[in-house]
Amino acid sequence: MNSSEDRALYSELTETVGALPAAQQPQWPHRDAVDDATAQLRELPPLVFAGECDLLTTRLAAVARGEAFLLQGGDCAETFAGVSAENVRNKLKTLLQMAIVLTYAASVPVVKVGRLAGQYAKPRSKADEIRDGVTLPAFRGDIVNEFDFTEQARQPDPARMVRAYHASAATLNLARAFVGGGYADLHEVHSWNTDFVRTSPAGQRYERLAGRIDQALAFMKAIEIDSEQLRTVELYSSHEALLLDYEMALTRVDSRSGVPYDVSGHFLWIGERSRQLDGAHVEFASRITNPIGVKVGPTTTPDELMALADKLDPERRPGRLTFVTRMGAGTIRDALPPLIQKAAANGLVATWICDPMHGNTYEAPSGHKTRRFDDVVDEVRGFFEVHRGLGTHPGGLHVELTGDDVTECVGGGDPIAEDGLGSRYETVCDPRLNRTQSLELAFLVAELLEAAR
Ligand SMILES: O=C[C@H](O)[C@H](O)COP(=O)(O)O
Ligand SMILES: C=C(OP(=O)(O)O)C(=O)O
Repeated sequence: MNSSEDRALYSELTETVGALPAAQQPQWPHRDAVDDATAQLRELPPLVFAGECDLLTTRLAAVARGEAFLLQGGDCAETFAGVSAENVRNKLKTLLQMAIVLTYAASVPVVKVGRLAGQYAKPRSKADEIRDGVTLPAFRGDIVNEFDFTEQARQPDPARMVRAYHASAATLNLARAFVGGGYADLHEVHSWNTDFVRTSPAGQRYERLAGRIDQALAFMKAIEIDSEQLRTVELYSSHEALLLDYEMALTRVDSRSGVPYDVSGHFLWIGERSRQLDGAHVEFASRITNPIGVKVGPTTTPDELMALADKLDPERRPGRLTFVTRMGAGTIRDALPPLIQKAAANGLVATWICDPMHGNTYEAPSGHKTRRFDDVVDEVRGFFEVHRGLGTHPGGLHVELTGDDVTECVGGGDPIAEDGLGSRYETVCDPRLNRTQSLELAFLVAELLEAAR
């Protein structure tokens, strides 16, 4: 039974947030089924603890001050079928490899946040999908409907929200077990570099770096420093707070402080398509205490940015607000400076991180949605150039990636050609970097960070 505070909070949220226009919500067929699913969710335990969210806020404050770097990555859309040990391990491996490259090569602490354990809802450009003259509702993520192109599969089903909760719980449990049980131990640095990655140019470069870490660890052992901190890492979960029925049902009053947290994940972000100032998503995010991200696309005006900051972080709490810029490689050098300048002129210390994926999507002649690795790299370079020019801190990277050997983005050191995209194109929404491409990107960012120091 949830507490009277939680019941009062839920009523308040449904009355206030629920009364506002909410972009990108499914057309649920029956309200009763939604009420049934949300009633179940409201009885289920939190997936994360408020104290962990607060710790992440302090880590993000360090990022904003230029004392740490944020690495946020994972699937575009997690799937229920993808909740397996292999999948979670491979994604974790990718994040750990990238983080160690950034930490070692650029000597900067890395805050690790997975697009993991909750990334099940997707905003879409079009409400419907048409194939061979047949029109069906678009796939909006496993939390809403199924990917298969049949009428039954594409019907939104509120009971999937409860499945998404359990899938998130299983994923987070396993990720916590890996991290706490020794998988993330720095002494395992070679064992993360296995399978197809090891023989790639990035994998070989990584192997050399891992060799240097071995030497450093051997030296530390020789002088009898063997810190427990080397045996684990802090890993946080994040997803887009898109499906409000789900997020509101998982918002609870923290018994210690009496304030509300969305306990579906540590870090929640508002997407480019749902960040309307007078909309339900911004209102919802303004009422929770978690650290919050907002996607910022090329059409964002400086005034809009400040209005978002005033609404989402009126107290200017360090680490509370992260701007995730996603401008496009050709646009970032022009579109980002006025936003940073406006924030600086108003004394706003925010965390700025770069999503080099969502502004660079195009359709290949084969019909696959893809991204050029070179565009991804160029947007990241532009992000660093802009911050260097303005004397601000390029705080982090937000990427769609997988631990698997997929062929979804073109280019990279082991190049994938447009006509090879079909061989292992496995995403159910947007194209992700594979592990080799992710590692390559990490080396590039490490060089940029080093140069920026
Ligand atoms: O991941 C982001 C969005 O869901 C995605 O870019 C929208 O894709 P669409 O244009 O195919 O709907
Ligand atoms: C939908 C996403 O991005 P954006 O809102 O920036 O388009 C996403 O990150 O999954």
